[in-house]
Amino acid sequence: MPVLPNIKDLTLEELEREITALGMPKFRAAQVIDWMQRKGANSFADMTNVPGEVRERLAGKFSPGGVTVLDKKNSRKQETVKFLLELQDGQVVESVLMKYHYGYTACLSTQVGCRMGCRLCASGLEGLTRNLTPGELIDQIWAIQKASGRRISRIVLMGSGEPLDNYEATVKFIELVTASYGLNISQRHVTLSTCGIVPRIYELMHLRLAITLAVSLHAPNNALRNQLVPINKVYPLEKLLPACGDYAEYTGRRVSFEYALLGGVNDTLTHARELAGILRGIHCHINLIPANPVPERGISRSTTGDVHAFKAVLEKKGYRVTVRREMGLDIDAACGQLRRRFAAGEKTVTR
Ligand SMILES: C[S@@+](CC[C@H](N)C(=O)[O-])C[C@H]1O[C@@H](n2cnc3c(N)ncnc32)[C@H](O)[C@@H]1O
Ligand code: SF4
Repeated sequence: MPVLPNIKDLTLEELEREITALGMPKFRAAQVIDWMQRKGANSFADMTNVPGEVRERLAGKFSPGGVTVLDKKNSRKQETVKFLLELQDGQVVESVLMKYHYGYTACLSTQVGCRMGCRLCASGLEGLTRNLTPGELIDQIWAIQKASGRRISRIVLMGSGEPLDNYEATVKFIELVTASYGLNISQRHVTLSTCGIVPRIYELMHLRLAITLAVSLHAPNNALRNQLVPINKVYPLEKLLPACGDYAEYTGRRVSFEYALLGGVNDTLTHARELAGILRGIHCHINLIPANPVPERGISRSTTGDVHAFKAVLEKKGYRVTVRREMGLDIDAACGQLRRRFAAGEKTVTR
C-alpha cells in the first residue's frame, strides 16, 4: 500500500490551507502542528485537544510520520550514539547523536544512499535510492530525542546523502526545524555540508540564512579532488572556491572547509601548503577529519603525527583549524557503514 504524505512535511501555512480546504477552522492547524512538530507525535490519536472528526479527516489524507529505531550503537569512547532508523516505506538510514560541552547535536541523513560516489564514503557505494522528505528529517530528530531522552540543540546535515542534491526538501526542513511553532532551533545551530554543487551554493546564498555552510574539500588540487570527490569534474576548484568566497561575503558567515585526512593520499606537508594557498582570501575555518576507515573503499586514516603536522602548517599561515573529534571507530562511524552491514544481514549488537 502506498504511504500517504507525511504531515510533518507541511509548514503552518500549508497546513492551514489543507485544513480550511477540508472545511475545518483554520486555528486547528496551529494545534495540529504543535503536536506534530513541537511534541513529535507519531499518531493522530495523540492529539487530545483536536476533535475526532478533524483527526479522522487528516488520517485519510496524511500519515503522521515517524521512524522506527532498528538498532542503536553507543560508542565506548564518548557519548556518541549511532541510530539505524527505518522509514515508513521500509528504507533504512543512519543518524547520530553527539554530545558536546555546549549540548547535543544530531547528525541527520538527507537521502537514502547518495549518487555522488566520493571515494572515502560508504554512503554512495550503492548509489542513490531516494530523497528524504523534510518531515523525515524532523522524524529522525524526534526518534533520537525519544530514544535517548536528550534534547537536540544543534543539527548537522552530514549523514548519508548530499543535501544540495535534495535542495527543496533540505531548505524546507531548515524552515521547519527553525520555526517558532516547531523545534525552534536557531539557524546558527544548523550546519549544511556539501560536496560542492556550485549552482545550488549560489541559490542557497541568496536565501541569506544564518546557517553554516560546510564544504567537503578533501584535496588541494583538481587532479586529486577529481579522484576523491568526482563532482569536482563538473564543478572544479576554480568554480567552487569563488562560490565559497562569494557565499561568505554575501551572507557574512564564515565557510567551514572539511578536509578528511587519508593516510598516504592527501596528508603530506606539501598538500597542507597547497591547501593554505588555494584558500587565501576566503573567510573560512578548516575542519580536519581523521578519516574513518572504509575497507570497501581502501581508505585508511592518517597518523596522529601527520594530522598535527598538517594542522600546524595551516595555523602558521593564519588559518583557524580544528581537528574533528573521532566519532567512535567501534560503531562503524563512517557514514553508511552501519546501514551497509545491516543490509548485508550482519548481526548488529545493541549496547
Ligand atoms: C557523509 S557526507 C554528507 C554531507 C555531504 N554529502 C558532503 O559530502 O559534505 C559528510 C562528511 O563526511 C565525510 N566523510 C565521508 N566518509 C568519510 C570517512 N570515511 N572518513 C571521514 N569523513 C568521511 C564527507 O566527505 C563529508 O565531509
Ligand atoms: S561524501 Fe557526501 S556527497 Fe560524497 S558520497 Fe558521501 S554523502 Fe555523498
